[in-house]
Amino acid sequence: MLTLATTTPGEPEIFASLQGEGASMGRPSTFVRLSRCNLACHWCDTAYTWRFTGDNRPHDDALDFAREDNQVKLDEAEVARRVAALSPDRLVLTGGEPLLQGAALARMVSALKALRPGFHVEIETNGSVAPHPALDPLIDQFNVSPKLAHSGNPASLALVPERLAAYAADPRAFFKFVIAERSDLDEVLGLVASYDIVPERVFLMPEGRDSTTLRERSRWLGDLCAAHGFAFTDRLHIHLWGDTRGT
Ligand SMILES: C[S@@+](CC[C@H](N)C(=O)[O-])C[C@H]1O[C@@H](n2cnc3c(N)ncnc32)[C@H](O)[C@@H]1O
Ligand SMILES: Nc1nc2[nH]cc(C(=O)O)c2c(=O)[nH]1
Ligand code: SF4
Ligand SMILES: [Mg+2]
Repeated sequence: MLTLATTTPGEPEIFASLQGEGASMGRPSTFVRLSRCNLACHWCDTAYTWRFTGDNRPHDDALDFAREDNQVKLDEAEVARRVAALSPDRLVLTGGEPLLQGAALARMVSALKALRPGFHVEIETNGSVAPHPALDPLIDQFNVSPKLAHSGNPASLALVPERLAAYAADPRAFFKFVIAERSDLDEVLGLVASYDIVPERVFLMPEGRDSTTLRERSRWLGDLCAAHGFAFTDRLHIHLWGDTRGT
């Protein structure tokens, strides 16, 4: 059984869209959003997957449901059927932290690949949780987003050395750092050096949940990317559809 986030009460957050971030930005993809997280980022845009008190989304009060309504359990085979029924041939597993449900995800992805062979599967992860051994070989791309100090998480929870080292050595992994201020770059440079991360696999992404903030931060972030040989990624879905569930 998988526990998914919801778009409206009882409706699992499974939707077709465009990948809005990172190396696959712009590609038609189906998203499956899992419930729960092991971290608690101050600026998390999907806190409804893990913070059930409804106190941190002033612009989205109407969607801050009671705890039971913010998650729904679905059988792995049913999730696979729903994904296979949508047109994209790419899947993005996200959350919350999807790797917390690794064993069930492995069953779901196996069922999906049996229904539609050749599906490309990406996973959005905060990089602090090891992929379940049955899931790992089924994943084509890891979008790893280690959390810097401004996320508000203790570094001891957010930055797990053996995990970061494993991703740094895995050619399937891209790193995507959320940047709010210019000085955040120092932490990125420290991690890239400590773990020997290939700069071409590093994306810097502005923190922001609205187009105005993203555009403003993109101006200086683009310059930093160019200066340091990192890739820049925007948040395409925010520009196209705003900070809305199911997009
Ligand atoms: C909601 S997270 C889910 C996957 C996983 N928990 C993680 O953090 O990577 C998906 C992506 O959105 C990013 N994100 C969340 N809130 C954001 C914000 N306010 N601004 C920019 N990126 C944000 C995360 O860093 C991550 O790259
Ligand atoms: N369109 C779109 N692209 C995304 N890329 C990563 C997302 C996420 O929330 O993990 C996301 C999302 O929520 N929507
Ligand atoms: S790790 Fe991801 S889902 Fe969890 S709080 Fe941070 S951004 Fe949100
Ligand atoms: Mg998102």
